[in-house]
Amino acid sequence: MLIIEGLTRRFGDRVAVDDVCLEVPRGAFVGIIGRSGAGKSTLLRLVNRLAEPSAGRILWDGAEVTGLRGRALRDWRARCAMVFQGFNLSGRLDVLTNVLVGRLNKVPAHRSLLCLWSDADRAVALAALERFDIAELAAQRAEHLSGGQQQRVAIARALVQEPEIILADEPIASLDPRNTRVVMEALARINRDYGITVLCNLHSLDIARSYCDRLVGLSAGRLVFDGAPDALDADAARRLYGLEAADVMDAARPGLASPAPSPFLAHT
Ligand SMILES: Nc1ncnc2c1ncn2[C@@H]1O[C@H](COP(=O)(O)OP(=O)(O)OP(=O)(O)O)[C@@H](O)[C@H]1O
Repeated sequence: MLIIEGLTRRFGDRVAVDDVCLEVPRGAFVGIIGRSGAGKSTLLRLVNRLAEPSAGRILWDGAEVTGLRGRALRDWRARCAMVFQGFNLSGRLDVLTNVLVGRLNKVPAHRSLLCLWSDADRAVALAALERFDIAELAAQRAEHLSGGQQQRVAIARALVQEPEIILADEPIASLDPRNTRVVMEALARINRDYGITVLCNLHSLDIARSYCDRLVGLSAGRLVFDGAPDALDADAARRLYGLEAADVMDAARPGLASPAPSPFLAHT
């Protein structure tokens, strides 16, 4: 269980995340939604400890992760994988090596520095690529892949980390509709098949409603919605999106009467 208590992050006078409280049980697939600048990325970065809170606490399974240092912080980051909008792959390295980077915390430093990956590690990385139908790309340089393929490599890298939670920060922001579905399906499969908790920042309300079993809405850093996708009515959308609410709800309207089946819910 992830517990966030009174989490606040200020940048000078600006409050990016404002007294957010949240409880996320293991195995949930939570969409974080809200306008640009609402604080979604900062919230995920605080959980991973890429950003330090100005106030508040984060607990995972009862243990406080705010305040972890050194080895303990590295261990937490290994258990808490991030997937980024820009993929964060090493373009000049081949796909398999990029995935193996996710195993860094599992092997002694001297072996990883010398790229002495064991056959077992290679098998794990290849299996992860197979899982997302991109094993045939293993020997290609990452920079030669399409955006959708690169994001699947990044998700495979996160998976071989064997994390307990995946924080995906706008993972589909630069993808076309087909690749958007492929990448969201990949996250849904990780969630469903391994019970890994997923927190996913999303701009698209339609996508959030289709794939997430719970939505958390931020506005100016404050939590203004927390509930099932179906509970996000016009009033809640106005609190979240202000004047843009009509556009957002129009886009989502076909899904309002009968939401697209959640791949997570469909398999539980
Ligand atoms: N390092 C920083 N220094 C100063 N201000 C920051 C920093 N990071 C974020 N902010 C500010 O904090 C607020 C929240 O930013 P954040 O990136 O978390 O929002 P977001 O909801 O993820 O936006 P987007 O959807 O556009 O990515 C914004 O006003 C942003 O300008």
